[in-house]
Amino acid sequence: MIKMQEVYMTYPNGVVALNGVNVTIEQGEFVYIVGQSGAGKSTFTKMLFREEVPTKGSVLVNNTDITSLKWKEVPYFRRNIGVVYQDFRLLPKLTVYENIAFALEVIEESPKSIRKRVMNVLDQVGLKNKARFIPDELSGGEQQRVAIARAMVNHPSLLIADEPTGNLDPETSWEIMRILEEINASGTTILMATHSKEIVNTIKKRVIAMEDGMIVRDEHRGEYGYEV
Ligand SMILES: Nc1ncnc2c1ncn2[C@@H]1O[C@H](COP(=O)(O)OP(=O)(O)OP(=O)(O)O)[C@@H](O)[C@H]1O
Repeated sequence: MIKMQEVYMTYPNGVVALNGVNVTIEQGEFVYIVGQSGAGKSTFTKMLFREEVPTKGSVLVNNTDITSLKWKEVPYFRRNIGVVYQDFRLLPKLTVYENIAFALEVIEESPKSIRKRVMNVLDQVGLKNKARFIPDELSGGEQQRVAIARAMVNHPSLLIADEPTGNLDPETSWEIMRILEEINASGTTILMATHSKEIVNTIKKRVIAMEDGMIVRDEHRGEYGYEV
């Protein structure tokens, strides 16, 4: 469960990116975050995996106020959160397999268990046959599927997707959405910042709309609500 209470975020340059955010998201929800460029969507998501610390307010993730975590506690906390980005952020010199295994090797898993878990998660995103490829040898949609596999390999309770379809053509975007829906169906909370009116209006979910660092709308099975 996620609970933000009176969250404010002012960046060091004086920009107020969050201006009093209050929200509760239950385990297993699928939530779109919408709003114009600069509204605070990315900053909102960054609060949830301690990429940024709010200037004021509390951010509860599974009953822990993560604003007060010590730096050495942050990596352990982040194992329970997967993050995917618009630009995939795979390591270019590593194979698909290595990109995903990397997330496990750093937490000292045995080689046998790493192999099993990596192949399982690659199977889940339909890319078992591309395990030895490097990112450059894959399409954008395939790279995003690898990024999703990497984010999911630790079985996090929350998956944050910051414009996951932003660099993909419409057909590939629907494929990615199908995978995200499957992940959500197995109980993972999904928080997806997006500019895609078509996706939001077609695959109906909870919609949180932000403007000027504030939540201005929060609807179950909501609409995108902005002209694009
Ligand atoms: N690291 C930073 N330092 C200073 N200002 C920042 C930083 N990151 C974001 N901002 C500012 O905070 C505001 C909110 O940015 P944020 O990236 O959260 O918006 P967004 O809704 O995700 O936008 P987009 O849709 O373009 O990704 C913007 O005015 C932005 O310029």
